[in-house]
Amino acid sequence: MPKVSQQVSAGDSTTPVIRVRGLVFRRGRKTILDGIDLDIPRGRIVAFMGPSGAGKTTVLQLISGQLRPDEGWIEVNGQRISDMSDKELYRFRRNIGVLLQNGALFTDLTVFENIATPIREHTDLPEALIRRLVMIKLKSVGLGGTEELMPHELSGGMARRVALARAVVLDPALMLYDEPLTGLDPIAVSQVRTLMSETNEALGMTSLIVSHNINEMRKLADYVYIIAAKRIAGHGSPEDLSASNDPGVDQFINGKVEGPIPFHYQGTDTAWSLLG
Ligand SMILES: Nc1ncnc2c1ncn2[C@@H]1O[C@H](COP(=O)(O)OP(=O)(O)OP(=O)(O)O)[C@@H](O)[C@H]1O
Repeated sequence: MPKVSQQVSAGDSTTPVIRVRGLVFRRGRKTILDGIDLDIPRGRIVAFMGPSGAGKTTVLQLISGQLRPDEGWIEVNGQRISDMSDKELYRFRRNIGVLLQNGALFTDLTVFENIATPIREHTDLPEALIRRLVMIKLKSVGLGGTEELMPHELSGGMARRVALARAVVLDPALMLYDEPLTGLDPIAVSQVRTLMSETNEALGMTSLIVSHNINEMRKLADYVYIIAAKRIAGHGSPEDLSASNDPGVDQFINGKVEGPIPFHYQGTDTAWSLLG
């Protein structure tokens, strides 16, 4: 595997909050991930990039315990999530915030009720406290005063910010984003990206982001893993990856059609051998 930087390895400075070793995941007879190792230190913003269908979302689903590995193991905060019972997993997931591409707000609930839903689901807090928590989070995403609006009354960028407030309302230790900037206009992209960064810092979270947006990840991510052909094709800081001579990394970072990373997923094995 071409490791791009020895200097800013995601495992250097602190004990990793997420450790993954030898992760293999199959769907039926198709191998989706074939030997993934990760070390992600607490507090970082780490992006997973790579071609469509390469398995980026699958990695997030495995780390959050929605899927179970066929081989290898995953540790989050020293806990082996691959060995947890369903009950333990449910408790574990309370500490994970998730923001998906479409934000997926409940269309028949107000902004307030959308953000309050995870609190009601996971706690027995009194109504007055729920109200306070929701208003604090709504304000933190710059949308104080919108609590009685319905989702259809929000712009795309506002809806994404409400979804972010909902995702972090229980102060998760780990935040997972799947294409959080897709479909937004440039101003909303910038607002949501800034909020993601500020929230990570303010709540002391670790954030994992699946994204195709290389320019935004250069601004946001501390570290990038490129997943291609079922494995990690390269990793490093955005700067190191941009300067890399590795053909697979160069192809992806600079959006070249020709190169060792296959355009068609099915051709992966041959292409991977070219990546070394
Ligand atoms: N529920 C599912 N059932 C069967 N196959 C699936 C399912 N979800 C994903 N896959 C397959 O697993 C592989 C990896 O999918 P995944 O969504 O992780 O890729 P990705 O890198 O996130 O892609 P994209 O960038 O297009 O979102 C793909 O070949 C996909 O077709």
